[in-house]
Amino acid sequence: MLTLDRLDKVYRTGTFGTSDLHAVRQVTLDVQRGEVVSLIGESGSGKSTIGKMVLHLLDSSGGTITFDGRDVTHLGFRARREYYRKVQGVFQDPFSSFNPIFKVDRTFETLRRSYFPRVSSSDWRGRLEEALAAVSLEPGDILGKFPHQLSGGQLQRLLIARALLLDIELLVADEIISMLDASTRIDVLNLLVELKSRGLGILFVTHDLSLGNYVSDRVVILYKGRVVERGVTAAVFDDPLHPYTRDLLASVPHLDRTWEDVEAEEAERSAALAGRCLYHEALAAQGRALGEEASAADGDDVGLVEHSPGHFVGCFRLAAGDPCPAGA
Ligand SMILES: Nc1ncnc2c1ncn2[C@@H]1O[C@H](COP(=O)(O)OP(=O)(O)OP(=O)(O)O)[C@@H](O)[C@H]1O
Repeated sequence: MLTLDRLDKVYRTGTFGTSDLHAVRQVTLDVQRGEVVSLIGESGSGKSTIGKMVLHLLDSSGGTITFDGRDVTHLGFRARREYYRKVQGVFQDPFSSFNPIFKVDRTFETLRRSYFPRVSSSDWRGRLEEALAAVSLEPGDILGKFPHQLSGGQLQRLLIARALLLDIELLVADEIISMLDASTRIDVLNLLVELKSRGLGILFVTHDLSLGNYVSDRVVILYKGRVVERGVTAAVFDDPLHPYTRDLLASVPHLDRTWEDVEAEEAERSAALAGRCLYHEALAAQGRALGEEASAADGDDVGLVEHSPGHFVGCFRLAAGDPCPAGA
């Protein structure tokens, strides 16, 4: 459904826009119907930039975005409007998505005027109630209220309901859980799982590995704008190949283990891998040398190699922008 092929983003920075910041490098990934794909990485790894390019809130600097088989990398005003019928985003801070001086109903009215001007009031009311029910909200509890009279979780659900009214196929959910309290978090996560089971594709942007593990079918690990590992969630979480993925996983607190236990386990794992490069081993196993890694022609990510079926890994040094001595 959604395919990003070697997507790039360079920001112009500096006082006079004289420097370049290469925020996203050659990112290739796809999201299918009824699937949650998590984009995971630390702050500044380029996750939101990717989400914004998919939502056309930012122009890409290179590569292509394909949706339902159509190249949507560059869209004019009309085409963009149509695109938004199918693709919508929900962001971290639900409060900033509402104008505090208007009741939340206005969000839905604006949507109706823009996209459904011919739908009668009673029909619209029916559709609205259906969308609210889909996100487990009671119209009576929500409509007629100002944003400050509702909780963050309720506002986040409202934004998802708004997206559902458009009958979307893809939702970009950018850190939508991070500002919610623990009990609301799980409700919103379960809502995403429910929407997925109805066929919605979700690109779930998060820095939180446990959230990614909970909701996603596949994960994409980003480091400094590059994909360093991707695959089916269980494969990546049970057998992380890239040192960065391993560091990320080791940094998650475990209820049943102390930090010392985790550290000892990781030290053992690192010792077993010392002097080895899984990336180059996987390349060699395929009879390929550095420089012959996955290419677009293989349908794989540039710079990644398939270590086991569906589980891709990149070179750590390459991701950091350094030459890899193992390949020299
Ligand atoms: N408008 C912008 N102009 C210049 N640089 C930007 C802009 N937006 C983001 N960046 C830079 O691009 C890089 C990637 O930022 P991005 O927000 O995509 O990362 P992120 O992984 O989503 O981080 P976070 O989780 O903190 O939101 C960062 O170095 C950031 O400083």
